[in-house]
Amino acid sequence: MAQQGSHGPVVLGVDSSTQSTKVLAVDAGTGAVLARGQAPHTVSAGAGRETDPEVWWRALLTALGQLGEYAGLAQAVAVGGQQHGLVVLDAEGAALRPALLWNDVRSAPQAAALVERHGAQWWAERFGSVPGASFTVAKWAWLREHEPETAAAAAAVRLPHDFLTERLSGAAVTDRGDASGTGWWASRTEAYDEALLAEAGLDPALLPAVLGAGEQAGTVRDGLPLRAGAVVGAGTGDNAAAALGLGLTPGRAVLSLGTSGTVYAVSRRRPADASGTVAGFASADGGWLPLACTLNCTLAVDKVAALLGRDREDVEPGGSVAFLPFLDGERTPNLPYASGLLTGLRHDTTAGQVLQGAYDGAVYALLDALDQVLAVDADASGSGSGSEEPLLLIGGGARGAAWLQTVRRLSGRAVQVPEAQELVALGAAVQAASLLTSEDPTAIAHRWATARGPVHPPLPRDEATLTRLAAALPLAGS
Ligand SMILES: Nc1ncnc2c1ncn2[C@@H]1O[C@H](COP(=O)(O)OP(=O)(O)O)[C@@H](O)[C@H]1O
Ligand SMILES: O=C(CO)[C@@H](O)[C@H](O)COP(=O)(O)O
Repeated sequence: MAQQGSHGPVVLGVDSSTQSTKVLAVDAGTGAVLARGQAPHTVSAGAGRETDPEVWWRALLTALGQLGEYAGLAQAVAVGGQQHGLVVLDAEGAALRPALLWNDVRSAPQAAALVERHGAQWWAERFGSVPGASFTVAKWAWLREHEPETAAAAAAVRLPHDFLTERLSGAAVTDRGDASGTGWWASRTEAYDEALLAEAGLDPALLPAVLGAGEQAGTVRDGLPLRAGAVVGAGTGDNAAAALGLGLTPGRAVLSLGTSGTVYAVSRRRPADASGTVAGFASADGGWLPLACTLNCTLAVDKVAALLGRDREDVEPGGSVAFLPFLDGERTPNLPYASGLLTGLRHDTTAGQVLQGAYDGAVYALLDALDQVLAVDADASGSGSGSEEPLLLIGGGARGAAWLQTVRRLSGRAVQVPEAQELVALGAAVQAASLLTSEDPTAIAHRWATARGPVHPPLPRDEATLTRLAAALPLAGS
């Protein structure tokens, strides 16, 4: 719905994440959001997590349809999308099967085999990350093993955001940010690793070209509800897009609460964590994005609230439970076969305390990884880890009081909640604006004041809860 007139050129930012597509029409001069659209996705339940890429495309068209005149006015557009995943297409660009998503843990055995073959250190030094079940390389191995006919028929292999960028522009391209989540783009050389691809049985000709920061994918093709010829950016992964949208600088960490929980910062130094906790992604502005990700965040807590018959804000303090809500298996820590674990129940435990326990367990591993994420750049600069900077809290969960209080209580840090709600879409809009004006994306984000929002002061860290969770963790994978 349109909100006000524009003063600068209009740009569009798209966030095609796990649960929905969101689109913002933004005034490139001021950063004012002129209109927004949103349409839901469907994700399969049961053993795997899949979405038909046509669902993303239809959701994008629906969301664009909600922008009124701004869809046709926009001079540039870029797409931020859920990371990893595997999209296999035929020669006409139609999906051969539903996309395998980042939170589908069926590819855990293939990931383990890849790590076993080369060793975690080899992966970290060469690719910046030790691949888990989320990484595209593991999903491709799963597909070859379980559906060899589909793998053999693939004429193109894409990531979710590439699929949409190609539908908009006709260009078979990706960007280094999202490419770094495949497991076949070597962060050491900033190129596809031909030897690894040969080993994986994947023809490099099936992959999109990797664009550098500031490169344009192409222009909007004819026949879409957008201005034909408008600039299309390279796009990027959703976390890299949010970093761009916040104008993130080293030493500042972000905690994102969505389907996934993520904690990340930008770094001038290339990450290479052989423990596998920190993924060594590339950022969308030419730097790096050390990041830790969990599979169980807002959806897991909402599920627990539903099971308890409580509103998601109906939490109560106290009690003695430790709850690890690993309903989908878990990625951080790497326990793909785990399920939820609840310990410490007593006669006087209340439902509100159990729900609070689910929040605590969902945030625990992310906060545990925070120092490791910040240390990547601190090592490079020789400066401190930036722990004095308030933690930026974003994603759908950042709108919830219980999430905010949980993060404050378990981190012991000041927490800033940006007023802007759609940082991924805003980041994509920043990329689009930067292509139009040739201005540095960080400068645009700072001019738009995207991180502006209240800073909540630190609370004393709840060490008792952290200790209970640490004690419960070894039981979760057994
Ligand atoms: N007001 C709110 N309070 C707490 N949580 C919320 C609120 N609004 C939305 N959410 C949570 O946000 C989640 C969606 O977040 P989002 O970042 O859009 O997800 P994704 O990017 O993975 O699609 C939902 O699962 C829901 O639990
Ligand atoms: O896999 C990762 C990060 O490595 C996830 O963060 C996905 O990118 C999905 O993001 P959301 O849909 O939860 O925003």
